[in-house]
Amino acid sequence: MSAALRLKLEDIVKDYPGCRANDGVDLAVEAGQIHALLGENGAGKSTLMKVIYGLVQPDQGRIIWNGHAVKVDSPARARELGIGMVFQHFSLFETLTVAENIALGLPANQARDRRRLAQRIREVSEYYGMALDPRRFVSTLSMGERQRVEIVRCLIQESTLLILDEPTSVLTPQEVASLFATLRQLAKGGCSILFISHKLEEVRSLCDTATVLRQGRVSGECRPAEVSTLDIARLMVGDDTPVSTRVDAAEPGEALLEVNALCWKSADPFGASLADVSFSLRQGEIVGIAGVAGNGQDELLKALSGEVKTSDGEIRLAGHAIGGLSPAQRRRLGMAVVPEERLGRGAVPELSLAANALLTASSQGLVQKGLIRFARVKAFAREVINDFGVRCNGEESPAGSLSGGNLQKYIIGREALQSPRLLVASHPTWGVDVGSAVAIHEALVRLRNSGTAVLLISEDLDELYQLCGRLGALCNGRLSPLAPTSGVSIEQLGRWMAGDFSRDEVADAAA
Ligand SMILES: Nc1ncnc2c1ncn2[C@@H]1O[C@H](COP(=O)(O)OP(=O)(O)OP(=O)(O)O)[C@@H](O)[C@H]1O
Repeated sequence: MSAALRLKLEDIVKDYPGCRANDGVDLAVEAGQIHALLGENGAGKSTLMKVIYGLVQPDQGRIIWNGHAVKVDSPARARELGIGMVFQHFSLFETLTVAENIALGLPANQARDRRRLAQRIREVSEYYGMALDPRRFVSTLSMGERQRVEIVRCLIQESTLLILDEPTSVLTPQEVASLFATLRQLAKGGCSILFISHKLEEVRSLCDTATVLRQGRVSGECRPAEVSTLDIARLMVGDDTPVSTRVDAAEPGEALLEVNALCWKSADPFGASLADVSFSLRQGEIVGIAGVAGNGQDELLKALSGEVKTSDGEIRLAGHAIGGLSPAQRRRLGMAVVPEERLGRGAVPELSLAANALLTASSQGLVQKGLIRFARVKAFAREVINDFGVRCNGEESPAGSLSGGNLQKYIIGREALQSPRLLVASHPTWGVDVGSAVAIHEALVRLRNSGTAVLLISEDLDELYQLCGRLGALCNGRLSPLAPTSGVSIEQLGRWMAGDFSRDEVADAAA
Protein backbone atom coordinates (compact mmCIF):
# COMPACT_ATOMS: atom_id res chain seq x y z
CA MET A 1 0.00 0.00 0.00
CA SER A 2 1.34 3.44 -0.82
CA ALA A 3 2.02 6.03 1.91
CA ALA A 4 -0.63 8.59 2.83
CA LEU A 5 -0.83 11.64 0.63
CA ARG A 6 0.29 14.71 2.46
CA LEU A 7 -0.32 17.20 -0.33
CA LYS A 8 -2.14 17.03 -3.61
CA LEU A 9 -2.35 19.82 -6.13
CA GLU A 10 -5.01 19.65 -8.83
CA ASP A 11 -4.93 21.72 -11.99
CA ILE A 12 -3.14 24.76 -10.55
CA VAL A 13 -3.11 27.77 -12.87
CA LYS A 14 -1.39 31.08 -12.16
CA ASP A 15 -1.21 33.95 -14.62
CA TYR A 16 1.07 36.96 -14.44
CA PRO A 17 0.79 39.84 -16.87
CA GLY A 18 2.03 38.44 -20.15
CA CYS A 19 2.94 35.05 -18.75
CA ARG A 20 1.21 31.88 -17.51
CA ALA A 21 3.61 30.75 -14.78
CA ASN A 22 1.63 27.60 -13.88
CA ASP A 23 -0.56 26.01 -16.50
CA GLY A 24 -2.68 23.22 -14.99
CA VAL A 25 -0.17 21.61 -12.64
CA ASP A 26 -0.97 18.37 -10.77
CA LEU A 27 1.38 17.21 -8.04
CA ALA A 28 1.17 14.60 -5.27
CA VAL A 29 3.54 14.46 -2.31
CA GLU A 30 3.41 11.52 0.09
CA ALA A 31 4.10 11.67 3.82
CA GLY A 32 7.82 11.22 4.46
CA GLN A 33 8.70 11.62 0.80
CA ILE A 34 11.57 13.74 -0.50
CA HIS A 35 10.17 15.05 -3.74
CA ALA A 36 12.23 17.10 -6.19
CA LEU A 37 10.71 19.80 -8.34
CA LEU A 38 12.89 20.38 -11.37
CA GLY A 39 12.75 22.59 -14.40
CA GLU A 40 14.59 25.24 -16.34
CA ASN A 41 14.71 28.86 -15.22
CA GLY A 42 11.28 30.39 -15.38
CA ALA A 43 9.52 26.99 -15.61
CA GLY A 44 7.22 27.98 -12.73
CA LYS A 45 8.74 26.12 -9.78
CA SER A 46 8.94 29.04 -7.35
CA THR A 47 5.46 30.21 -8.31
CA LEU A 48 4.04 26.76 -7.54
CA MET A 49 5.81 26.71 -4.18
CA LYS A 50 4.44 30.18 -3.39
CA VAL A 51 0.96 28.88 -4.15
CA ILE A 52 1.45 26.08 -1.64
CA TYR A 53 2.84 28.50 0.94
CA GLY A 54 -0.04 30.96 0.49
CA LEU A 55 2.10 33.76 -0.90
CA VAL A 56 0.41 33.63 -4.27
CA GLN A 57 -3.24 32.82 -4.92
CA PRO A 58 -3.84 30.50 -7.86
CA ASP A 59 -6.33 31.60 -10.52
CA GLN A 60 -7.63 28.05 -10.72
CA GLY A 61 -7.16 24.64 -9.09
CA ARG A 62 -7.38 22.91 -5.71
CA ILE A 63 -5.01 22.22 -2.86
CA ILE A 64 -5.71 19.04 -0.89
CA TRP A 65 -3.88 18.85 2.44
CA ASN A 66 -3.98 15.53 4.30
CA GLY A 67 -7.11 14.56 2.37
CA HIS A 68 -9.02 17.84 2.81
CA ALA A 69 -9.44 20.65 0.32
CA VAL A 70 -7.95 23.79 1.87
CA LYS A 71 -7.60 27.44 0.99
CA VAL A 72 -4.09 28.64 1.78
CA ASP A 73 -4.63 32.36 1.65
CA SER A 74 -1.57 33.46 3.62
CA PRO A 75 1.78 32.13 4.84
CA ALA A 76 0.38 32.27 8.37
CA ARG A 77 -2.35 29.84 7.28
CA ALA A 78 0.29 27.64 5.60
CA ARG A 79 2.37 27.54 8.77
CA GLU A 80 -0.73 26.76 10.80
CA LEU A 81 -1.31 23.76 8.54
CA GLY A 82 2.31 22.67 8.99
CA ILE A 83 3.86 23.97 5.78
CA GLY A 84 7.27 25.61 6.12
CA MET A 85 9.30 27.31 3.40
CA VAL A 86 12.94 28.27 2.96
CA PHE A 87 13.21 30.95 0.31
CA GLN A 88 15.58 31.34 -2.61
CA HIS A 89 15.86 35.05 -1.87
CA PHE A 90 15.95 35.07 1.87
CA SER A 91 13.07 36.75 3.59
CA LEU A 92 14.87 37.94 6.70
CA PHE A 93 15.01 41.38 8.29
CA GLU A 94 18.62 42.46 8.29
CA THR A 95 18.34 44.81 11.25
CA LEU A 96 16.88 42.16 13.54
CA THR A 97 18.70 39.35 15.29
CA VAL A 98 18.42 35.68 14.43
CA ALA A 99 16.08 35.09 17.37
CA GLU A 100 13.91 38.12 16.53
CA ASN A 101 13.57 36.96 12.94
CA ILE A 102 12.56 33.49 14.01
CA ALA A 103 10.12 34.88 16.60
CA LEU A 104 8.29 36.76 13.85
CA GLY A 105 7.03 33.57 12.28
CA LEU A 106 5.92 31.93 15.53
CA PRO A 107 2.62 32.07 17.38
CA ALA A 108 2.72 34.71 20.14
CA ASN A 109 2.91 32.18 23.00
CA GLN A 110 6.10 30.63 21.58
CA ALA A 111 7.64 33.93 20.55
CA ARG A 112 7.16 35.73 23.87
CA ASP A 113 9.64 33.80 25.98
CA ARG A 114 12.87 34.96 24.30
CA ARG A 115 15.19 33.08 26.61
CA ARG A 116 13.40 29.81 25.90
CA LEU A 117 13.35 30.59 22.19
CA ALA A 118 17.09 31.31 22.11
CA GLN A 119 17.69 28.03 23.88
CA ARG A 120 15.49 26.20 21.38
CA ILE A 121 17.32 27.80 18.42
CA ARG A 122 20.64 26.63 19.85
CA GLU A 123 19.32 23.11 20.45
CA VAL A 124 17.74 22.69 17.03
CA SER A 125 20.64 24.22 15.12
CA GLU A 126 23.23 22.18 16.98
CA TYR A 127 21.20 18.99 16.70
CA TYR A 128 21.09 19.38 12.95
CA GLY A 129 24.72 20.51 12.69
CA MET A 130 23.95 24.11 11.72
CA ALA A 131 25.47 26.18 14.52
CA LEU A 132 23.78 29.57 14.90
CA ASP A 133 24.09 32.29 17.50
CA PRO A 134 20.56 33.60 18.19
CA ARG A 135 21.92 37.03 19.25
CA ARG A 136 23.62 37.91 15.99
CA PHE A 137 22.14 40.48 13.65
CA VAL A 138 21.13 39.04 10.30
CA SER A 139 22.98 41.86 8.51
CA THR A 140 26.23 40.34 9.78
CA LEU A 141 25.51 36.82 8.52
CA SER A 142 26.86 35.25 5.34
CA MET A 143 24.39 33.88 2.80
CA GLY A 144 24.97 30.36 4.11
CA GLU A 145 24.25 31.41 7.65
CA ARG A 146 21.10 33.30 6.61
CA GLN A 147 19.83 30.16 5.03
CA ARG A 148 20.40 28.28 8.25
CA VAL A 149 18.15 30.78 10.01
CA GLU A 150 15.38 30.01 7.55
CA ILE A 151 15.79 26.27 7.92
CA VAL A 152 15.95 26.42 11.70
CA ARG A 153 12.84 28.63 11.67
CA CYS A 154 10.90 25.90 9.85
CA LEU A 155 12.24 23.17 12.09
CA ILE A 156 11.16 25.10 15.19
CA GLN A 157 7.68 25.45 13.70
CA GLU A 158 7.54 21.66 13.42
CA SER A 159 6.46 21.69 9.81
CA THR A 160 5.19 18.45 8.27
CA LEU A 161 5.96 19.70 4.76
CA LEU A 162 9.17 21.58 4.24
CA ILE A 163 9.68 23.46 0.99
CA LEU A 164 13.29 24.20 0.14
CA ASP A 165 13.96 26.43 -2.86
CA GLU A 166 17.54 25.75 -3.95
CA PRO A 167 18.79 25.19 -0.43
CA THR A 168 22.26 24.01 -1.32
CA SER A 169 23.40 26.81 -3.61
CA VAL A 170 25.19 28.63 -0.83
CA LEU A 171 26.44 25.66 1.15
CA THR A 172 29.83 23.96 1.18
CA PRO A 173 30.02 20.25 0.31
CA GLN A 174 30.26 19.44 4.02
CA GLU A 175 27.26 21.62 4.82
CA VAL A 176 25.31 19.98 2.00
CA ALA A 177 26.10 16.55 3.41
CA SER A 178 24.90 17.58 6.84
CA LEU A 179 21.77 19.24 5.43
CA PHE A 180 20.95 16.05 3.54
CA ALA A 181 21.44 13.99 6.67
CA THR A 182 19.01 16.37 8.39
CA LEU A 183 16.47 16.11 5.59
CA ARG A 184 16.66 12.31 5.52
CA GLN A 185 16.19 12.25 9.27
CA LEU A 186 13.17 14.54 8.96
CA ALA A 187 11.68 12.42 6.17
CA LYS A 188 12.14 9.27 8.21
CA GLY A 189 10.11 10.92 10.94
CA GLY A 190 7.26 11.48 8.44
CA CYS A 191 8.01 15.04 7.31
CA SER A 192 7.58 15.54 3.56
CA ILE A 193 10.16 17.59 1.70
CA LEU A 194 9.68 19.49 -1.54
CA PHE A 195 13.11 20.22 -2.90
CA ILE A 196 13.86 22.60 -5.77
CA SER A 197 17.35 22.30 -7.17
CA HIS A 198 19.34 22.66 -10.34
CA LYS A 199 22.05 20.35 -9.03
CA LEU A 200 21.06 17.05 -10.52
CA GLU A 201 23.64 14.91 -8.74
CA GLU A 202 22.24 16.13 -5.46
CA VAL A 203 18.73 15.34 -6.57
CA ARG A 204 19.84 11.83 -7.50
CA SER A 205 21.44 11.25 -4.12
CA LEU A 206 18.64 12.74 -2.02
CA CYS A 207 15.24 12.56 -3.64
CA ASP A 208 12.78 9.65 -3.84
CA THR A 209 10.93 11.08 -6.78
CA ALA A 210 11.06 14.07 -9.13
CA THR A 211 8.49 16.07 -11.05
CA VAL A 212 9.75 18.14 -13.95
CA LEU A 213 8.10 21.40 -15.06
CA ARG A 214 8.49 23.00 -18.47
CA GLN A 215 6.86 26.28 -19.34
CA GLY A 216 4.41 26.00 -16.50
CA ARG A 217 3.32 22.40 -17.15
CA VAL A 218 4.38 19.03 -15.79
CA SER A 219 6.59 17.58 -18.51
CA GLY A 220 7.74 14.40 -16.83
CA GLU A 221 8.32 12.41 -13.68
CA CYS A 222 11.10 10.06 -12.68
CA ARG A 223 12.82 8.29 -9.83
CA PRO A 224 16.10 10.20 -9.84
CA ALA A 225 18.24 7.41 -8.39
CA GLU A 226 17.20 5.11 -11.25
CA VAL A 227 18.12 7.40 -14.16
CA SER A 228 21.27 9.27 -15.16
CA THR A 229 21.94 12.98 -14.62
CA LEU A 230 21.89 13.39 -18.37
CA ASP A 231 18.43 11.80 -18.59
CA ILE A 232 17.13 14.26 -16.01
CA ALA A 233 18.80 17.20 -17.76
CA ARG A 234 17.16 16.15 -21.03
CA LEU A 235 13.74 15.95 -19.34
CA MET A 236 14.29 19.53 -18.19
CA VAL A 237 15.69 21.28 -21.21
CA GLY A 238 14.83 19.00 -24.13
CA ASP A 239 17.23 17.58 -26.69
CA ASP A 240 18.49 20.76 -28.33
CA THR A 241 20.19 22.55 -25.45
CA PRO A 242 23.83 21.73 -24.68
CA VAL A 243 24.22 20.42 -21.13
CA SER A 244 28.01 20.45 -20.80
CA THR A 245 30.74 22.97 -21.61
CA ARG A 246 33.97 22.22 -23.40
CA VAL A 247 36.76 24.43 -22.17
CA ASP A 248 39.96 24.61 -24.20
CA ALA A 249 43.30 25.72 -22.76
CA ALA A 250 43.91 29.42 -22.19
CA GLU A 251 46.80 31.50 -23.38
CA PRO A 252 47.17 34.20 -20.76
CA GLY A 253 48.87 37.48 -21.62
CA GLU A 254 50.31 40.32 -19.54
CA ALA A 255 49.42 40.87 -15.88
CA LEU A 256 46.31 43.05 -15.64
CA LEU A 257 45.31 43.05 -12.00
CA GLU A 258 47.90 43.13 -9.26
CA VAL A 259 46.96 42.94 -5.64
CA ASN A 260 49.75 43.37 -3.11
CA ALA A 261 49.54 42.89 0.65
CA LEU A 262 45.91 44.01 0.68
CA CYS A 263 44.52 44.34 4.17
CA TRP A 264 41.10 45.58 5.05
CA LYS A 265 39.58 45.48 8.46
CA SER A 266 35.89 44.78 8.30
CA ALA A 267 33.89 47.05 10.62
CA ASP A 268 31.52 44.15 11.11
CA PRO A 269 32.62 42.24 14.22
CA PHE A 270 31.47 38.99 12.59
CA GLY A 271 32.80 39.74 9.10
CA ALA A 272 36.11 38.48 7.74
CA SER A 273 38.98 40.96 7.45
CA LEU A 274 41.26 40.66 4.46
CA ALA A 275 44.72 39.81 5.70
CA ASP A 276 47.71 40.35 3.47
CA VAL A 277 46.06 39.21 0.25
CA SER A 278 48.40 39.17 -2.75
CA PHE A 279 47.82 37.78 -6.22
CA SER A 280 47.96 38.73 -9.82
CA LEU A 281 45.63 38.03 -12.69
CA ARG A 282 46.65 38.05 -16.32
CA GLN A 283 44.74 38.99 -19.41
CA GLY A 284 42.98 36.03 -20.93
CA GLU A 285 42.86 33.81 -17.87
CA ILE A 286 40.21 32.70 -15.43
CA VAL A 287 41.39 32.40 -11.85
CA GLY A 288 39.15 30.75 -9.30
CA ILE A 289 38.74 31.43 -5.62
CA ALA A 290 37.02 28.74 -3.61
CA GLY A 291 36.04 28.97 0.01
CA VAL A 292 33.36 28.42 2.57
CA ALA A 293 30.87 31.32 2.61
CA GLY A 294 31.85 34.10 4.97
CA ASN A 295 35.61 33.72 4.66
CA GLY A 296 36.31 37.04 2.98
CA GLN A 297 34.91 36.41 -0.51
CA ASP A 298 32.44 39.25 -0.21
CA GLU A 299 35.04 41.56 1.32
CA LEU A 300 37.46 40.80 -1.53
CA LEU A 301 34.77 41.55 -4.10
CA LYS A 302 33.94 44.83 -2.34
CA ALA A 303 37.61 45.83 -2.14
CA LEU A 304 38.11 45.12 -5.84
CA SER A 305 34.85 46.71 -7.02
CA GLY A 306 35.36 49.88 -4.98
CA GLU A 307 32.36 49.38 -2.70
CA VAL A 308 34.94 49.82 0.03
CA LYS A 309 38.12 51.83 -0.37
CA THR A 310 41.35 50.35 0.84
CA SER A 311 44.54 52.13 1.84
CA ASP A 312 46.49 49.29 3.35
CA GLY A 313 48.16 47.43 0.51
CA GLU A 314 47.81 48.04 -3.18
CA ILE A 315 45.42 47.18 -6.01
CA ARG A 316 46.59 48.00 -9.53
CA LEU A 317 44.48 47.60 -12.64
CA ALA A 318 46.40 47.91 -15.90
CA GLY A 319 49.07 49.84 -14.02
CA HIS A 320 46.70 52.29 -12.27
CA ALA A 321 46.52 52.26 -8.47
CA ILE A 322 42.77 51.91 -7.93
CA GLY A 323 42.49 51.31 -4.17
CA GLY A 324 41.13 54.84 -3.61
CA LEU A 325 38.89 55.01 -6.69
CA SER A 326 35.09 54.83 -6.70
CA PRO A 327 33.22 51.94 -8.37
CA ALA A 328 32.36 54.20 -11.32
CA GLN A 329 36.00 55.19 -11.83
CA ARG A 330 37.04 51.55 -11.72
CA ARG A 331 34.36 50.67 -14.25
CA ARG A 332 35.72 53.35 -16.54
CA LEU A 333 39.08 51.56 -16.37
CA GLY A 334 37.40 48.40 -17.66
CA MET A 335 36.19 46.58 -14.57
CA ALA A 336 32.87 44.73 -14.46
CA VAL A 337 31.40 43.10 -11.38
CA VAL A 338 28.77 40.45 -10.70
CA PRO A 339 28.01 40.36 -6.97
CA GLU A 340 26.61 37.34 -5.17
CA GLU A 341 23.26 38.97 -4.35
CA ARG A 342 21.23 39.59 -7.45
CA LEU A 343 18.45 41.62 -5.90
CA GLY A 344 19.44 44.84 -4.19
CA ARG A 345 23.09 44.72 -5.19
CA GLY A 346 23.27 43.21 -8.67
CA ALA A 347 19.98 44.80 -9.69
CA VAL A 348 17.33 47.12 -8.25
CA PRO A 349 14.16 44.96 -8.10
CA GLU A 350 11.69 47.81 -8.69
CA LEU A 351 13.52 49.19 -11.72
CA SER A 352 13.05 47.86 -15.23
CA LEU A 353 15.70 45.72 -16.88
CA ALA A 354 16.53 48.68 -19.12
CA ALA A 355 17.05 51.01 -16.14
CA ASN A 356 19.16 48.33 -14.50
CA ALA A 357 21.34 48.22 -17.59
CA LEU A 358 21.91 51.94 -17.32
CA LEU A 359 23.15 51.56 -13.75
CA THR A 360 26.36 49.80 -14.73
CA ALA A 361 26.63 50.11 -18.50
CA SER A 362 26.21 53.87 -18.95
CA SER A 363 29.67 54.08 -20.50
CA GLN A 364 28.48 51.92 -23.43
CA GLY A 365 27.22 55.02 -25.23
CA LEU A 366 24.00 55.01 -23.19
CA VAL A 367 24.54 58.57 -21.90
CA GLN A 368 25.69 61.56 -23.91
CA LYS A 369 26.46 64.99 -22.49
CA GLY A 370 24.62 64.08 -19.34
CA LEU A 371 21.48 62.99 -21.20
CA ILE A 372 20.18 59.44 -21.16
CA ARG A 373 19.74 57.97 -24.65
CA PHE A 374 16.69 55.90 -23.87
CA ALA A 375 16.52 54.16 -27.23
CA ARG A 376 20.09 52.92 -26.78
CA VAL A 377 19.45 51.85 -23.21
CA LYS A 378 16.53 49.73 -24.37
CA ALA A 379 18.49 48.33 -27.30
CA PHE A 380 21.35 47.35 -24.96
CA ALA A 381 18.90 45.66 -22.56
CA ARG A 382 17.29 43.81 -25.48
CA GLU A 383 20.68 42.62 -26.67
CA VAL A 384 21.42 41.17 -23.22
CA ILE A 385 17.99 39.50 -23.14
CA ASN A 386 18.48 37.95 -26.58
CA ASP A 387 22.12 36.93 -26.26
CA PHE A 388 21.66 35.33 -22.88
CA GLY A 389 18.22 33.81 -23.45
CA VAL A 390 16.65 35.72 -20.56
CA ARG A 391 13.00 34.67 -20.21
CA CYS A 392 11.02 37.80 -19.42
CA ASN A 393 8.34 40.08 -20.73
CA GLY A 394 10.70 42.51 -22.47
CA GLU A 395 13.16 45.18 -21.32
CA GLU A 396 10.51 47.09 -19.41
CA SER A 397 9.89 44.19 -16.97
CA PRO A 398 10.88 45.05 -13.41
CA ALA A 399 14.02 43.11 -12.43
CA GLY A 400 12.13 41.73 -9.42
CA SER A 401 9.57 40.01 -11.65
CA LEU A 402 12.15 37.70 -13.24
CA SER A 403 12.74 34.19 -11.97
CA GLY A 404 15.99 33.92 -10.00
CA GLY A 405 17.98 32.20 -12.73
CA ASN A 406 16.78 34.55 -15.43
CA LEU A 407 17.80 37.61 -13.45
CA GLN A 408 21.21 36.06 -12.88
CA LYS A 409 21.58 35.54 -16.63
CA TYR A 410 20.60 39.15 -17.21
CA ILE A 411 23.18 40.50 -14.75
CA ILE A 412 25.98 38.37 -16.19
CA GLY A 413 24.98 39.36 -19.71
CA ARG A 414 24.86 43.05 -18.82
CA GLU A 415 28.43 42.88 -17.52
CA ALA A 416 29.77 40.57 -20.25
CA LEU A 417 28.43 42.69 -23.10
CA GLN A 418 30.51 45.62 -21.89
CA SER A 419 33.62 43.67 -23.01
CA PRO A 420 35.38 44.36 -19.72
CA ARG A 421 39.14 44.07 -19.26
CA LEU A 422 38.50 42.55 -15.85
CA LEU A 423 35.40 40.70 -14.71
CA VAL A 424 35.01 39.86 -11.05
CA ALA A 425 32.15 37.39 -10.79
CA SER A 426 30.80 35.87 -7.60
CA HIS A 427 28.75 32.69 -7.91
CA PRO A 428 27.77 33.36 -11.53
CA THR A 429 25.67 30.23 -11.92
CA TRP A 430 23.94 30.35 -8.56
CA GLY A 431 20.38 29.14 -9.15
CA VAL A 432 20.83 28.82 -12.88
CA ASP A 433 19.49 25.80 -14.78
CA VAL A 434 21.78 23.30 -16.43
CA GLY A 435 21.38 24.71 -19.94
CA SER A 436 21.84 28.31 -18.80
CA ALA A 437 24.86 27.39 -16.68
CA VAL A 438 26.49 26.11 -19.86
CA ALA A 439 25.61 29.37 -21.63
CA ILE A 440 27.16 31.40 -18.79
CA HIS A 441 30.28 29.25 -18.72
CA GLU A 442 30.64 29.66 -22.45
CA ALA A 443 30.27 33.43 -22.10
CA LEU A 444 33.04 33.48 -19.49
CA VAL A 445 35.30 31.41 -21.71
CA ARG A 446 34.56 33.70 -24.68
CA LEU A 447 35.48 36.72 -22.58
CA ARG A 448 38.67 34.97 -21.53
CA ASN A 449 39.52 34.13 -25.12
CA SER A 450 39.06 37.75 -26.09
CA GLY A 451 41.61 38.78 -23.44
CA THR A 452 39.44 39.55 -20.40
CA ALA A 453 40.88 38.59 -17.05
CA VAL A 454 38.21 36.81 -15.02
CA LEU A 455 38.26 36.38 -11.26
CA LEU A 456 35.71 33.69 -10.45
CA ILE A 457 34.61 33.48 -6.84
CA SER A 458 32.54 30.36 -6.42
CA GLU A 459 31.62 27.59 -4.06
CA ASP A 460 30.86 25.26 -6.91
CA LEU A 461 34.03 23.23 -7.10
CA ASP A 462 33.05 21.52 -10.36
CA GLU A 463 32.66 24.92 -11.95
CA LEU A 464 36.04 26.08 -10.64
CA TYR A 465 37.84 22.98 -11.84
CA GLN A 466 36.17 23.17 -15.21
CA LEU A 467 36.83 26.82 -16.01
CA CYS A 468 39.89 28.02 -14.16
CA GLY A 469 43.51 27.98 -15.24
CA ARG A 470 44.60 28.60 -11.67
CA LEU A 471 42.79 28.34 -8.41
CA GLY A 472 43.07 28.74 -4.67
CA ALA A 473 40.87 29.41 -1.65
CA LEU A 474 40.09 32.10 0.87
CA CYS A 475 39.97 31.17 4.52
CA ASN A 476 39.37 33.69 7.25
CA GLY A 477 40.39 36.54 4.95
CA ARG A 478 43.67 34.90 3.97
CA LEU A 479 44.33 33.73 0.43
CA SER A 480 45.97 30.37 -0.18
CA PRO A 481 48.50 29.90 -2.97
CA LEU A 482 46.96 30.20 -6.44
CA ALA A 483 48.23 27.20 -8.36
CA PRO A 484 47.59 25.72 -11.81
CA THR A 485 44.33 23.80 -11.59
CA SER A 486 45.75 20.60 -13.04
CA GLY A 487 48.11 20.33 -10.06
CA VAL A 488 45.55 20.98 -7.30
CA SER A 489 43.79 17.88 -6.02
CA ILE A 490 40.39 18.24 -4.42
CA GLU A 491 41.95 17.20 -1.10
CA GLN A 492 44.54 19.96 -1.44
CA LEU A 493 41.85 22.52 -2.22
CA GLY A 494 39.86 21.26 0.77
CA ARG A 495 42.90 21.84 3.00
CA TRP A 496 43.30 25.37 1.63
CA MET A 497 39.60 26.02 2.22
CA ALA A 498 40.20 25.00 5.83
CA GLY A 499 43.14 27.43 6.12
CA ASP A 500 45.86 24.81 5.99
CA PHE A 501 48.60 26.79 4.21
CA SER A 502 51.59 28.85 5.30
CA ARG A 503 52.90 32.27 4.33
CA ASP A 504 55.90 30.58 2.72
CA GLU A 505 53.70 28.42 0.48
CA VAL A 506 51.82 31.51 -0.67
CA ALA A 507 55.06 33.37 -1.35
CA ASP A 508 56.56 30.37 -3.21
CA ALA A 509 53.52 30.06 -5.46
CA ALA A 510 53.61 33.79 -6.24
CA ALA A 511 57.34 33.71 -7.10
N1 LIG B 1 5.64 38.74 -9.64
C1 LIG B 1 5.73 38.40 -10.94
N2 LIG B 1 5.29 39.24 -11.91
C2 LIG B 1 5.37 38.89 -13.22
N3 LIG B 1 5.88 37.72 -13.67
C3 LIG B 1 6.34 36.85 -12.76
C4 LIG B 1 6.30 37.15 -11.35
N4 LIG B 1 6.83 36.10 -10.67
C5 LIG B 1 7.18 35.19 -11.61
N5 LIG B 1 6.89 35.64 -12.86
C6 LIG B 1 7.13 34.94 -14.12
O1 LIG B 1 6.61 33.63 -14.00
C7 LIG B 1 7.47 32.68 -14.65
C8 LIG B 1 7.83 31.57 -13.68
O2 LIG B 1 8.69 32.10 -12.68
P1 LIG B 1 9.22 31.23 -11.45
O3 LIG B 1 9.98 32.15 -10.54
O4 LIG B 1 8.10 30.46 -10.88
O5 LIG B 1 10.22 30.24 -12.20
P2 LIG B 1 11.25 29.17 -11.60
O6 LIG B 1 10.95 27.87 -12.28
O7 LIG B 1 11.20 29.17 -10.12
O8 LIG B 1 12.64 29.72 -12.14
P3 LIG B 1 14.15 29.73 -11.50
O9 LIG B 1 14.70 28.37 -11.65
O10 LIG B 1 14.87 30.72 -12.37
O11 LIG B 1 14.00 30.20 -10.08
C9 LIG B 1 8.68 33.47 -15.15
O12 LIG B 1 8.53 33.70 -16.53
C10 LIG B 1 8.63 34.77 -14.37
O13 LIG B 1 9.17 35.84 -15.11
